[in-house]
Order: sequence, then C-alpha cells, then structure tokens
Amino acid sequence: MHVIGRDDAQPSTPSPAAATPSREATADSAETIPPSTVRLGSFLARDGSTGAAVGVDVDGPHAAVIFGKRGTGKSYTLGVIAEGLAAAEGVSPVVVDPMGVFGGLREAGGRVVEPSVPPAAIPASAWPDLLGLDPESGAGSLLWRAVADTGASDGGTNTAPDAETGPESPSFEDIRDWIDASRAPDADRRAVDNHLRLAESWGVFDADAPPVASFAADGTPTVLDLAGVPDRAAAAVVRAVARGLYDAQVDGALDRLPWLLVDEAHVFFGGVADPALRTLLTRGRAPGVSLVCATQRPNAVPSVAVSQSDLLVAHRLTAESDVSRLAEAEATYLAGSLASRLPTGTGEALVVDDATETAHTVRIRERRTSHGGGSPRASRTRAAVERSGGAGATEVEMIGGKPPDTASCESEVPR
Ligand SMILES: Nc1ncnc2c1ncn2[C@@H]1O[C@H](COP(=O)(O)OP(=O)(O)OP(=O)(O)O)[C@@H](O)[C@H]1O
Repeated sequence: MHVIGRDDAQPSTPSPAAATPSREATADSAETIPPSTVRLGSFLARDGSTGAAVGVDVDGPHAAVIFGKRGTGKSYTLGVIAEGLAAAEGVSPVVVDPMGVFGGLREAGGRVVEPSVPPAAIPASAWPDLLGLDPESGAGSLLWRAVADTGASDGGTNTAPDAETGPESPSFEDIRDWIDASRAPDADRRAVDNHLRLAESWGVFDADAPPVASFAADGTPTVLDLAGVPDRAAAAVVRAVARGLYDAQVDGALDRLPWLLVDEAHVFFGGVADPALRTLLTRGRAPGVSLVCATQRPNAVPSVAVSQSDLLVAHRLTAESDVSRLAEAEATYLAGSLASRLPTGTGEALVVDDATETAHTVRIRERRTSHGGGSPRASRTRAAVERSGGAGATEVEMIGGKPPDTASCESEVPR
C-alpha cells in the first residue's frame, strides 16, 4: 500500500500504536493495512482502471483539507477517514457534523452527541463578537467584563481545562447577577440580557458540561451533531472543542492523539471559531492535534488552511475563485497546474502529499458504515415512486441528511 503523509525515507518515531496492526485490517481481510494507516482508496489511472491501494498515515499528526464542489464526495471522504480513525489505535476522532450526515459512524462504534460546552470554554474577549455586540460599545464591554469577572477562561492560554473536572465555569445566572449588581446604564444591561437570552436559547452552553477534552478522552469516535443549530452557536462549539483539545494535549491530559474533523469548514472560518482553527493549523502538530477541514468553498477558507496543510484532497472544482485557492498549493515539486489534473467523477480526487512531494489521482474507497449525505431527488421521494407504481424502485427512501430545520435560521435577539 502506498501511504500518504508518511515519508518512508524519514520515518517518524514510532508510537506504541504503530506496532499494533490496524483494526481495519481485520475488517477488510482482503488486504493487510499497515499499522497506523487509514485506507483511503486506490490509485486511479487515466483509463479509469484502479491500481494499488492508497492509505493515509495516522501515526503522526496532520493538517488536511478536503475540497470539492457540492456532491463530489467531500463529506463521504471525511467519513472514510473517520471510519479509518475509528479502527486505528492511539487516536481519538471528533467529527463536527453541521448537516447531520455522520450518524452512520455508530456502526463503527462511534457515539453521536448533541454537544454542550461550558461558557468558560469561550474566552471573555470573544463573547461580544459571539453575540453580535460591538466589544467597544457599552453593552459589548459590559458583557466582556461580566464574563471575565465571573471566571470565564482567557481562551486557554493559562487555564487549560483539566481532563477530569475542567475549570469552574460561570452560568448565565452568574453572569446576569454580576450585570444586575453593576452600575452600568439600564440600556446596556437590557441589551446584554437580551443577547444572553439568545445564547441560552441555542442550548449549547451548560455550566456543568464536562470539559470539552472529554469528547476525545477514551478513543471512542465522537460525532458532534450540530444539525439545526444556528451557525454562531455551532461556531462556539467548534471554538471550544478545537481550543479545548489543543490545551488538553499541551497539558498532556489525553492519552491518545486527537483528530478534529470539520465538515462544512467554511462556516467556521471568519467567525468566533476562526482563531482556534488557525491555532490547530499553525501549531496543532507540535503537541499532536490533527485537523481535517472539508469544504465546498475553498475560497471561503483562509490561505493558511492550504499553506499549513500537509495533505490536500481535491475533488472536482469549477468556480474560478475555488480553483485559484487550489493553485496556492502548487508547490515547486508539482509539475503543471493542479486544476488541470482534477478528476471529474464522484468519489475521485487529486491527493497532494507534502511528505512525499507527490500528487496522485485516487478513487476513494466505499464506506463500510452508512453515509447520510447526498442529494435529495424528487424522482425518488415516496410520492414520486407511489405515483409511478413503484416501477424500478427497489427501495423507497429520501436520500439526504436531515431535512433543513427551520430552527437552524439565526433567530432574532429576543426583545
Ligand atoms: N468514494 C465514493 N464511493 C462511492 N460513492 C460515493 C463516493 N463519494 C461520494 N459518493 C456518492 O456521492 C454522494 C455525494 O457525496 P457527498 O455527500 O460526500 O457529497 P459532498 O461533496 O459532501 O456534497 P455536499 O457539499 O452537498 O455535502 C454520496 O451520497 C455517495 O452516494
């Protein structure tokens, strides 16, 4: 098997896990999978035939991006990697699932949780931005001071959560009490109260929630189900989890290497989660935290996501701006443009490997667990099949993830 992300000429120091054969090997007896390797697929030749198996190294930490226009297989590929991580030793995958399409990972022993995080997991300085308040306004600075003084962390620079107990987190009630006792103008206090009620309504904060490192504590693949959760609330969870995993790993609180896999990653850059994701991209590999970001909008993720990634998986892209982001990955060792080498079929991808300084076309393997994504088809709804008398239909199902939830729209600040 050709292993991407591992330079065999300069092998990394083998971890204890490296000596253990992957559980994937027993799941797929037709092929022996080297230890600490996730099977990705097979080389794809120009004539459409497939060649030798291709795997991804998971012995060491990596930063990876998966690009592709809608329906080309990004989420599916992210799921393939998650499945492989679920079978590998010494790693703890955590999947951010904004569309509710990774529930099938239960079949690989995973758990799906509706995550809640302690308010302290978001630094006081980020709260005004999170709730849409100008930090320099009266209300914004009041909120900042209230969260800071009631004990929220400073973003993890010196109050990394303990894996067992975590830091003491203020509750919304504590923050409100502080504001009530302050001598701030009534208008500011009312504004902050309204915004706090909005944050409470998201249902993602809980002062008694376990520290976020617990999502990666025991190696069980964890899917953070954020379907139907407003974007800003989901971003708060991603910020808390990305930073929490980083801090826990720096503190040596985890006994496995955490992997954070983020689907629809463009939603999380540019908002409150942005600094934590950038930290993982630029500094995550030193302590051993991996990040995999999948997006259909490469132009909406920062350049640093491409420049810091040692692994790039590109499915079909057509938009000029997205293709130009891909061009940023064109290293001197790659002959010609990446865009001209992009495959066109669903589940096919160009894989650029910085470790071996090569690019290959790969057919991504099929999932062993069910995939919840895909495009709903009117022609395959129950109504359409019943009308046609069921002709040609072997199974009546709605293909796709969770239906859009009206609750997912950002609600207005309650008045
Ligand atoms: N490697 C593959 N092998 C077999 N089928 C695949 C593969 N990749 C994708 N598919 C098929 O293509 C469909 C679309 O894939 P996927 O849901 O990953 O698209 P996507 O690029 O994430 O799209 P979106 O942006 O809409 O989420 C899947 O439901 C699956 O049926």
